[in-house]
Amino acid sequence: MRYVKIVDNIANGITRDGTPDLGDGYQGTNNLEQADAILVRASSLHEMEFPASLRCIARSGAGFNNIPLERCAKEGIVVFNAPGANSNAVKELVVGQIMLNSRNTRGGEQWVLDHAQDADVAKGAEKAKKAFVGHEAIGRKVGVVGTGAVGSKVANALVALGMEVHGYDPYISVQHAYELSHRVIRDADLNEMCKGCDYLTLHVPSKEDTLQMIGAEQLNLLNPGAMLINYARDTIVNEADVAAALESGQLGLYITDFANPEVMKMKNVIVTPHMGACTREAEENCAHMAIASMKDYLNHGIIRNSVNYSDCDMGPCTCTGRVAFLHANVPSMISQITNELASRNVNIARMMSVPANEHAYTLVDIDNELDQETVDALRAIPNIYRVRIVVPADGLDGGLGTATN
Ligand SMILES: NC(=O)c1ccc[n+]([C@@H]2O[C@H](COP(=O)([O-])OP(=O)(O)OC[C@H]3O[C@@H](n4cnc5c(N)ncnc54)[C@H](O)[C@@H]3O)[C@@H](O)[C@H]2O)c1
Ligand SMILES: O=C(O)[C@H](O)COP(=O)(O)O
Repeated sequence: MRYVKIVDNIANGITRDGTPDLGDGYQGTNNLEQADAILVRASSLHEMEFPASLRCIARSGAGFNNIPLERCAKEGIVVFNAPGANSNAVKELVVGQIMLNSRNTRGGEQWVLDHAQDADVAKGAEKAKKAFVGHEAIGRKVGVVGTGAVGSKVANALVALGMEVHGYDPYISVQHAYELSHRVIRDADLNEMCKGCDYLTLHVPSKEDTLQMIGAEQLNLLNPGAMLINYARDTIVNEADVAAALESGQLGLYITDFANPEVMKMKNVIVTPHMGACTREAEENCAHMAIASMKDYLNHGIIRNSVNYSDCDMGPCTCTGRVAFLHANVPSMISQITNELASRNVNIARMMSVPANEHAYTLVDIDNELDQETVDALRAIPNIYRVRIVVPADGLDGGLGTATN
């Protein structure tokens, strides 16, 4: 049996308590010390001490700024996310917000609520509607910052609605470049794109180079009264600059999914409670994808959708054994591993080694069974974070397979 510590309500939409079905051979646990994996949604794991038993963390969602990726990598813990699994949910909400708030439907609804008891509300409404004249989005310029899973869908939808859509994403993947409509104008410079935008919508991850990437400089390039939409993360904008731009009228409206005390003090702000991915479909997609990546890794040593190691997929093992090495990306690691195996007459049938910046993952299929002495010798190689005996399946035998290094 493998144990999974489920940290959040992962999928409220599909089960009553938010606990997804983990399938045969897996069981939820409250005891972190025995967990092979953690399944998490938005809770921060930055302060959590991870037990030696922990082999992976699966984030049921796109963003991963709640997980200490580098610390995990060095502790031999692979972190997965669920790329794209909630992107349609965010797209639908963002497009809806842009359209409805170009028409100030909120102000109109509030007027009706305020006059709900008036007998002549119908007549009054005909007069009042003059105060709620909006504008159409068609033909207006929108800048999309980050054209990955969410941003590309938002951009394509806004193109279909007749807007002039620009995208800024210097690191766009080949897949998302293919998915992006040819009618999206790709700008190489963020500030160039911001010039003359009536709308700016943010879809980048929170990381070092995106922290506060939208501030006074960018906001001042937008058309006066523009709308800023943030369904990415609050860290991406300079909130003091956003507040000032709202005060001056340079920004007409800030729509954000991230409530915090600073945002709540702003004028002309609409705040939703981090609900971009809150649809039954998105929760289910994310849970399935996160659980599938977690099980592929625990069962077969396959890495797919990791955010701290690179993909490594040799399919299920068809040899006598499979050993996974999580190690630093420094010279002579592979030769030390292969020499150690060769010196003990272990034949390597297949192997694959993939770097991920300062770390690397090496998967080796072998034709012999390993003895404890060999495993100990492999674990003693400097700069190895963890050696996993994937086949025979680790965590199941409690012997050679135990994950401690
Ligand atoms: N509000 C919500 O509920 C919700 C839901 C999903 C995602 N998100 C947030 O949105 C982010 C994006 O989600 P996604 O699924 O589209 O992720 P993604 O990885 O598919 O897309 C992110 C894109 O940003 C680009 N990018 C990275 N650094 C950049 C930079 N400095 N400048 C410009 N572009 C840059 C990448 O190349 C990539 O194409 C997530 O990381 C998460 O923080 C929020
Ligand atoms: O990064 C994400 O996927 C979104 O912000 C959604 O987060 P959630 O799973 O906590 O709703």
